[in-house]
Order: sequence, then C-alpha cells, then structure tokens
Amino acid sequence: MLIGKLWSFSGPRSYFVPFFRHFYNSPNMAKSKFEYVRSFETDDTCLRNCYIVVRLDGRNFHKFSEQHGFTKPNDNRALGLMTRSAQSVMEELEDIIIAYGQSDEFSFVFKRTSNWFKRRASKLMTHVASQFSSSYVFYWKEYFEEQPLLYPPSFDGRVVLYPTNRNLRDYLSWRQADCHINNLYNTVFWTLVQKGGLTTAQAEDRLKGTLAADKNEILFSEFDINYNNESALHRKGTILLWKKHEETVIRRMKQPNAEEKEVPVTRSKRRVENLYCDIIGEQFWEEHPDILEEDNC
Ligand SMILES: Nc1nc2c(ncn2[C@@H]2O[C@H](COP(=O)(O)OP(=O)(O)OP(=O)(O)O)[C@@H](O)[C@H]2O)c(=O)[nH]1
Ligand SMILES: [Mg+2]
Ligand SMILES: [Mg+2]
Repeated sequence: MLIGKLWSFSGPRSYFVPFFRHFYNSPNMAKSKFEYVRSFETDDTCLRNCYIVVRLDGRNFHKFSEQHGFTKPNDNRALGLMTRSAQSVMEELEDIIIAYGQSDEFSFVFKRTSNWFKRRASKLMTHVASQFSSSYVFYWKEYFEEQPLLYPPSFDGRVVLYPTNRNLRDYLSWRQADCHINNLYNTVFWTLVQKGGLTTAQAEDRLKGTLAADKNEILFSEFDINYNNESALHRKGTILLWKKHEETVIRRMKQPNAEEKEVPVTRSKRRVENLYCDIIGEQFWEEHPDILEEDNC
C-alpha cells in the first residue's frame, strides 16, 4: 500500500535510484561498487603437483590434559577421541589419502593431484580444523563418559607442501620419530615417578643427558619393562588409511513382466582403517603402494 503510494507519488525511478546508487556504479553493472574489496584477498593456491599436508595441534593441551584428568603418560580415551575426530575429517572431506596422529596432533595428507577447493590453503586448513574440533566436542562423551568437557578446546592448523614422495615420507617419518622420542622419555619418566617413587624433579634429573639406550636400560633392568612390548599405539602413533572392501546388500528388484524378487548387489566401498605400525622403513610403503602417486605427474 505504502509502496504503491510512493510509486505513484514520485515514480519508480526517482524513488529507487538513489537507494540503488549505493550498490551500483551504473544501472548496467551487475556488481556493487563495494566489489573492489575482493581484490584485497591474497591468492593462497597451493602449488600444483605437491602433496598438501595440514597439521593440527591442540592449543595448550598441557593445561587441557591436566584439567580433564588425562592419565600419564598416555590416555587412551584422549588418543581414541583424537583418532575418531580424524576419521570424521577423512570421511567428510575429499582427497585425504593418509593421516597420522600422536599426542595432541594430527597430520592429514591430501593427494598431490587434489583440486579440492581449488587447492586454496586457507579453505583446506580451516575445513580440516573446524571439522576436527567440532568432532572432538561431538564425540567427547563417547570416550570420556562421566568426565565433563570443561571448556571448548581448539586446534591450530598449518599447511605445508611437499613436492616429492621422499619429502612426504620424510615428513611422516619426522612425526613418527617425534612420537617415539617423546613416548620413550615419558614412559621412563612416569615409570620412575609412579613405580620408582621419585619426585618429578628427581626423575627429570635422572634422565638428564641420557640416550635412548640408557632409557631402555632403566626400564628393563629396574622395572622389568621391555619398551618394545609397550603398546604400539603409544610407540608408533596412529595411521589412518582408506581400505577397500566389498559390501553385498539384498535389493528388491522388479524386471519388466516379472515378479519382484530379491537380488544380491555387491558394491566396492571404502572405510577408514587404523594402523599402529612403523612408517619410517620400506615395508609399510611396499605393502601400501596406492598411497603415493608417481613423482613425475
Ligand atoms: N597426560 C597426558 N597428557 C597428554 C596426552 N597427550 C597430550 N598430552 C599433553 O599435551 C601436550 C601436547 O604438547 P604440545 O602440543 O607441545 O603443547 P601444548 O601444551 O598443547 O601447547 P601448544 O601446542 O603450543 O598450544 C603434552 O605436553 C601433554 O602435556 C596424554 O595422552 N596424556
Ligand atoms: Mg599442542
Ligand atoms: Mg603437540
């Protein structure tokens, strides 16, 4: 009614044009005059042919783990929840070929030929980080049961490009070696405290300057622990891979001029598989030749 009155009073052009002038430079242009601000955006397209690695790491998890009563040195609920969240990332986002996690971190490797989100680093990283963080909260209760989540956790993310298979393998080896070094230290440290009755300061002192062999020896000779028999999950971290499998379902089908009948239909599906094994040596890569693509792509 009011619009009708205004329309007839001043005519459509005189009424609307000053208003639209805020948005259009000329009546023929489809873009607003504000559109130029887009040119301030920087191009963050990841270089072609490179593997794109997104690594997430929990923010201030030293405090988070204390406040949520994580068991020391390893909390299987926390590790399980990290892996569940990483699985959700793999299932929801495209083109991740392998993921590797330990402690409060997870690395996701996108295939080198991926064109997901036009290879824009910020899109890839933020999707991984937000899918992971929301899954961590979503699945918290499944792993921590009675332990309430006291505040929202967050994860930082970074993108690193690796141009060759060797570089990518070395990256993953670096993370797994880090897992080994930290876990060996933490295992001896907490064994000295929990079983040996040392204070944390005394345990720290005892381990100052020790090499891996010394730490293995302390565990073996003083606590009858063979480090190699400790949980592979803790020693090696978690590898997530796609595994193909056949799935047969019974479908009711109707052929023309025939009775409806039940027919088995087999489909090739893929699901995420968890492994806790060495990825530094050759064996893993020989057993999983589909992960890496040719270097000369
Ligand atoms: N008790 C226990 N603590 C864990 C476990 N996993 C991770 N953490 C804690 O999480 C920390 C992760 O280390 P960092 O990522 O280097 O440090 P951060 O405190 O998260 O700090 P920023 O990453 O720099 O924000 C470890 O030092 C532990 O304190 C676990 O299974 N049990
Ligand atoms: Mg952290
Ligand atoms: Mg960390």
